Amino acid sequence: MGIFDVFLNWLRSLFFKQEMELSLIGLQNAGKTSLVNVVATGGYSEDMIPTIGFNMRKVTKGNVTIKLWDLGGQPRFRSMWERYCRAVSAIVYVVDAADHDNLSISRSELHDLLSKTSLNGIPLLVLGNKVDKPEALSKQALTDQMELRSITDREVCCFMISCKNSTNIDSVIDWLVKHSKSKN
Ligand SMILES: Nc1nc2c(ncn2[C@@H]2O[C@H](COP(=O)(O)OP(=O)(O)OP(=O)(O)O)[C@@H](O)[C@H]2O)c(=O)[nH]1
Ligand SMILES: [Mg+2]
Repeated sequence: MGIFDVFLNWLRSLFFKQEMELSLIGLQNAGKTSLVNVVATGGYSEDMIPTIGFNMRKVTKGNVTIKLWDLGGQPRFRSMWERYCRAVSAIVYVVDAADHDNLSISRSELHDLLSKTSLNGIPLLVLGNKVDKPEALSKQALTDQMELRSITDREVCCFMISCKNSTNIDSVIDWLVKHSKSKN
């Protein structure tokens, strides 16, 4: 390989290979592990085992390698959320948009997490999952109930998705790929 080719490869790697790291947060049963599966393989299952502690998965989309920290949402795991969010390019917060009873807990856990100074400025993607269910909230209602407009110290985006029907998963991947660039 000539020197020019080496230079060209180096240049390519600078522009085309992107890496990002992100954390998936949200209450138990929100659909975080289901989302990882849908993004990674397109597979969906009703039969899910709750995540104990955390799982790490690497997914490649085009030129972007995404390192995903899929955290357990049960109360006993929530104290470690902050630790796994410190070094990430974005926080993805998954909400079960059809679970009206747990919405206020989900809101307070989100706002508690964002109050940590170590997480200042990290972009936030809120996903209202399970829109295939008839009782799921609209985007407007979810935005209101999660008080997303009160978050002004960072970029915030919200999509309504269904892991079950693969609704809006493309928009999620697009958003993630766009935000991988900010890290390099
Ligand atoms: N109807 C419907 N059910 C879903 C959807 N996404 C996930 N589920 C179901 O919700 C349940 C919980 O999904 P998980 O992905 O395990 O939830 P989790 O957020 O990883 O839960 P923890 O690991 O305990 O924090 C499973 O029975 C899934 O099949 C969806 O889009 N629609
Ligand atoms: Mg899980």
